[in-house]
Amino acid sequence: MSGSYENELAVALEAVRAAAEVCQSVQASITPDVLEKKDRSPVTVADYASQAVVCRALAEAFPDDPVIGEEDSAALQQPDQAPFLNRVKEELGKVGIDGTPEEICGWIDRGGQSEYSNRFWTLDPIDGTKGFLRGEQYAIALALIVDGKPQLGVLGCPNLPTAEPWDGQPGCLFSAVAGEGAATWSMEDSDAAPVMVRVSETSDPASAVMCESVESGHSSHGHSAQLAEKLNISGQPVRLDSQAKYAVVARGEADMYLRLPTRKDYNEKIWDHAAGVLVVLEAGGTVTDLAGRELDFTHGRELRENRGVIVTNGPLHSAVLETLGAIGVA
Ligand SMILES: Nc1ncnc2c1ncn2[C@@H]1O[C@H](COP(=O)(O)OS(=O)(=O)O)[C@@H](OP(=O)(O)O)[C@H]1O
Ligand SMILES: [Mg+2]
Repeated sequence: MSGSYENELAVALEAVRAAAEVCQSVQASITPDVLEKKDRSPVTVADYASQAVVCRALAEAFPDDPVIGEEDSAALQQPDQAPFLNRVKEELGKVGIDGTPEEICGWIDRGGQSEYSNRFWTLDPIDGTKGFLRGEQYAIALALIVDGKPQLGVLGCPNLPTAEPWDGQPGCLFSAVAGEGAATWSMEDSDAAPVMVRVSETSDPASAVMCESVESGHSSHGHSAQLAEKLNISGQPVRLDSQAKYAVVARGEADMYLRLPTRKDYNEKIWDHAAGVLVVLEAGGTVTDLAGRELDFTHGRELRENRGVIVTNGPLHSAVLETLGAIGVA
């Protein structure tokens, strides 16, 4: 594939693939026992290792680019956390990355940028933590933002079933470069050619497929049910974790993804959206906040000038915004 950001795309895809491998290895070690005890350590090992993998690759290829990532190594550096850091080291070793504890913390902290700059990456090393723990959907999300706009986005979705033409193991990636469309890649077969993706053409709201968070604390299920009733949507919402929701809208399996605020004091984080937004936009869809404004990635770690996120195939967008207004959500 040739085009702008060709090198960035190749580096991002390879880094996300390697991070996905680490996450899959850790996820395989999560036992029901761990879940019952509500032990967060498996997810945390994977979060740190995934961030280390991606930030290390970015540091090598683009040493001047800052990274706004979700994690930092402060907790890992506590003296009593040495065994834990060692687990991160072990997981990295499984994908051929050897580092001292200092090096590993250094890679993780490459993601410690918080201020806005003209060119930076943003990374969610495991988006959909709860889905990861349940053995369901999660994503590794990486985006490059230039002059406030996502220019490149990669989503790794290790548990998302592939659509045609691959029908092997679940697991696919999505990529988008501004102005060049969006594509999906097989996770299992890194030599397989990418396939362009496109949003649906659904224009009748009544037949729309809606998707939303599994967690009712992340998006109001009550408000989406009210919207569905007003629009005569009879199908049940598809609930899945992480930016896999952006991916299913981008490939036309769902027609909308709604993120309706549950609290006044929560600002969305840029790493939860930047990559997914570009994948949907480049697949022909529309993304705004509840007021119909574009998402504003110029305020550091948070989308503090936006409220809610509304993602549609395009034709349905105005009906969704108007109806949310009519029921007092927008
Ligand atoms: N109150 C509130 N409102 C909105 N969003 C919130 C809230 N609290 C957390 N988060 C962020 O939601 C991210 C996970 O999003 P999802 O809803 O797609 O996944 S999940 O179904 O909850 O697993 C999750 O990302 P991860 O921490 O990477 O999983 C959080 O950044
Ligand atoms: Mg997240």
